[in-house]
Amino acid sequence: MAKLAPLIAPSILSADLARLGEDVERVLAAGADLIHFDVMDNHYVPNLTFGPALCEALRRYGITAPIDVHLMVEPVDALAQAFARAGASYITFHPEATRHIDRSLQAIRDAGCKAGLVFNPATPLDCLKYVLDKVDMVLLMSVNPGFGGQSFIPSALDKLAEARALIDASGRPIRLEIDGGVKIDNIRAIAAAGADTFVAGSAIFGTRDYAATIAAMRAEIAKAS
Ligand SMILES: O=C(CO)[C@@H](O)[C@H](O)COP(=O)(O)O
Ligand SMILES: [Fe+2]
Repeated sequence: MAKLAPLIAPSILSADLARLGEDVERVLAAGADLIHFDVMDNHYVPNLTFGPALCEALRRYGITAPIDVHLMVEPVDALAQAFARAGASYITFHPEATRHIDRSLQAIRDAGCKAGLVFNPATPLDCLKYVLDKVDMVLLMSVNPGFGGQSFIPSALDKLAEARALIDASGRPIRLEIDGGVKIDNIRAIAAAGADTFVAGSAIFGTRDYAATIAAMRAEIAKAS
């Protein structure tokens, strides 16, 4: 199966939270493809962010782009269902945060969303091979989860190649997303290692000209192929 078209997913963790609707509209107008929505519970990770009410508010505000909900919560299932009702498009969770990985994935898909698993930098991909028929996205963390603005952990490049091989062997259109420390100056190597979906928080929202930053990222990604 041919590699999927690259998608840029700005993380709203670094957006102007007091003007979130406007900032999300701006970044979409600047060329972003999906909105990465980081959900932290101060339990699975040592930080606290957004719940389903904010996702629903973005939909009510008029955001129609796909919303990519990254759950950093434990347990997973009830919140996943609440985000499905709130208008999420993708819902990904960390496998160690649920007792029944297969059941949690299936429940997200039954609720009409695309489902995915997220792997921390030092978490092996072991369980992935058993659920390749039930995932629409594999998200590799290239920082330890909990905060924006951290540096990319280089070992994520080898892990991307490992995940890419598993996905290609599955023959299914599974997205391979990378999250953490993605910048203009490393995105080419990240794309070459196999990623097709690129989360970037501080690298986009920390710049004045979102369109120029996203265009520069796309140009670097194109050089990788
Ligand atoms: O999930 C997380 C952090 O836990 C990420 O989505 C960050 O929000 C990415 O931020 P940058 O590293 O791109 O600034
Ligand atoms: Fe994230």
